[in-house]
Amino acid sequence: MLLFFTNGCFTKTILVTGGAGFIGTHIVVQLVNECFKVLIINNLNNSVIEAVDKVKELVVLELSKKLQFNLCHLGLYLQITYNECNLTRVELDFTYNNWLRFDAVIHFASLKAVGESFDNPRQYFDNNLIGTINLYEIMAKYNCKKV
Ligand SMILES: O=c1ccn([C@@H]2O[C@H](COP(=O)(O)OP(=O)(O)O[C@H]3O[C@H](CO)[C@H](O)[C@H](O)[C@H]3O)[C@@H](O)[C@H]2O)c(=O)[nH]1
Repeated sequence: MLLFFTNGCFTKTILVTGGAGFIGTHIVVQLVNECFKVLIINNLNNSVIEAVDKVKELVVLELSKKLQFNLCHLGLYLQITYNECNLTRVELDFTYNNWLRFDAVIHFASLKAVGESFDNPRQYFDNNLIGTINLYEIMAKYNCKKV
């Protein structure tokens, strides 16, 4: 751990998918307060951007600058919206902003309502299975092996 510690802070970046959700926000508070940079990607399905604003209020003010939110659909139609850019899954390239490089991933972005999954299995397949495969492909592209 000491290897990553400079100027009193960890220099590692953690990508938290679904970081605006109930579990994700709690984890993000902990990570930011422990000095990690945190990149959230979330499609705001059943969650709101205000949850991320609340996280920023809850963490140490100086450290809140280490948190970044990106609207992103990981599923079949992977799409990331950032500074008014819309990039399709094929074009997705985290390198357009070096800040978006990440060292490890915590993956919470999934649909999990049992009844809904029976009613619309294709949606669950697209979001949860394809979304996870897409995530692994992004990780492979950036040589990130920790999930
Ligand atoms: O393809 C997807 C699917 C989901 N998500 C996101 O992943 C997160 C998943 O979060 P959690 O598993 O922690 O669950 P939720 O926050 O969605 O919901 C939970 O917390 C809520 C309270 O905030 C309710 O109690 C709800 O019943 C309970 O499941 C959500 O932000 C959702 O928007 C994505 O980004 N991409």
